[in-house]
Amino acid sequence: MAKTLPELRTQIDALDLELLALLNQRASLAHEVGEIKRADGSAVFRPERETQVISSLQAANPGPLKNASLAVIWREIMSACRALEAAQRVAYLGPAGTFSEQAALQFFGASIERVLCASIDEVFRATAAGSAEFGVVPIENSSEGVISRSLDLLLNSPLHIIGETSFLVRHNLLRLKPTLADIEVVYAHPQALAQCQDWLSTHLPQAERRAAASNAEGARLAATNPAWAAIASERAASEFGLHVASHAIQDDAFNRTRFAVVCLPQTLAAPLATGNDCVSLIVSVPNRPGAVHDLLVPLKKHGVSMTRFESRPARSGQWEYYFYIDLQGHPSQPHVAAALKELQSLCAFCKVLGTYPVGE
Ligand SMILES: O=C(O)C(=O)C[C@]1(C(=O)O)C=C[C@@H](O)C=C1
Repeated sequence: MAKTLPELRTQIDALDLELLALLNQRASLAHEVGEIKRADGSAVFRPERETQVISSLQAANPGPLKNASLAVIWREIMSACRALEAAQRVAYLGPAGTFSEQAALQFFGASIERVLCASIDEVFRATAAGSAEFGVVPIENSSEGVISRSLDLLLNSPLHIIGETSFLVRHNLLRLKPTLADIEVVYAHPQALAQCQDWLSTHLPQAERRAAASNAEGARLAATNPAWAAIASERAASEFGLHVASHAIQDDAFNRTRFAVVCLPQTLAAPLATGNDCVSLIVSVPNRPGAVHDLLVPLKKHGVSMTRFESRPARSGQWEYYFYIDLQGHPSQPHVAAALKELQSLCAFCKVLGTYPVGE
């Protein structure tokens, strides 16, 4: 005979108590790991270990829990365990409710100390100065291209990339009223205004578009005037007490933004290989015919895939460029090491930005 609701809930309560005991046992072990790390001065956060923990559990998962749910649950379990070892301060573009915050929480879990910054420049500064151990910055958007400020700052920064994370970005029109009537101004970060320009032209052709330092800052402003609206996340709507007057207004339904996680090399050295890794580089080549083509030869020769190739002006006034390249693999693999060595010998400039596990 099928169990009754009270019977099922009694069983769930009993299992929750077992889970609680097990989670606390796990937390105690992590605490002991933390003591060892404190004694030998090594880093608390080990992204490759966390990736390995989640992949092993996913491989062993009999269901019905989905692998994606399992990843979310263990991200939070490890975040809480990590916080018992030592608080991890993470800097990102604030205020609360930004997509950068969503990225930081998706990557590190919620048990972090949040260091909210007023600009991407400040995220780099806070992380380089040690006010935060890690920084999270947007790198590229699938509909608008690269976030040039982040790429330019990576060029001269002492920080390196130790991880990445991405998600589908859904923009919403937020305001104090639930309708689209009588909107005079729409605030948003310039990237968000660009990602919603068709929708704005169709639905709010009269409204003035004003740039805000972040979407959440735009939402904060929209909460001060009923004739103002903002483009931001649903998180920002609840943060600032706004209605979602229109959902998912981005022009591209698959609008995805990718974020890099950066830190000083002394905070965390390059993560060890996980089997699904990436190397990010900035290179420039001598200004002569075929130089860019020559760059690709060592990659082809050693069978290394390039997953990204972007250019940024070198600002020398000479039509010279920096190329931002992502390679598949880890420098501990001989074919990747050989390709990197040959590539470096061809470049006028080469900076390895980081080696890290490929993110979500
Ligand atoms: O294995 C470790 O090094 C731990 O500190 C434990 C643990 C975990 O909770 O599993 C926590 C933090 C690290 O980032 C990796 C894993």
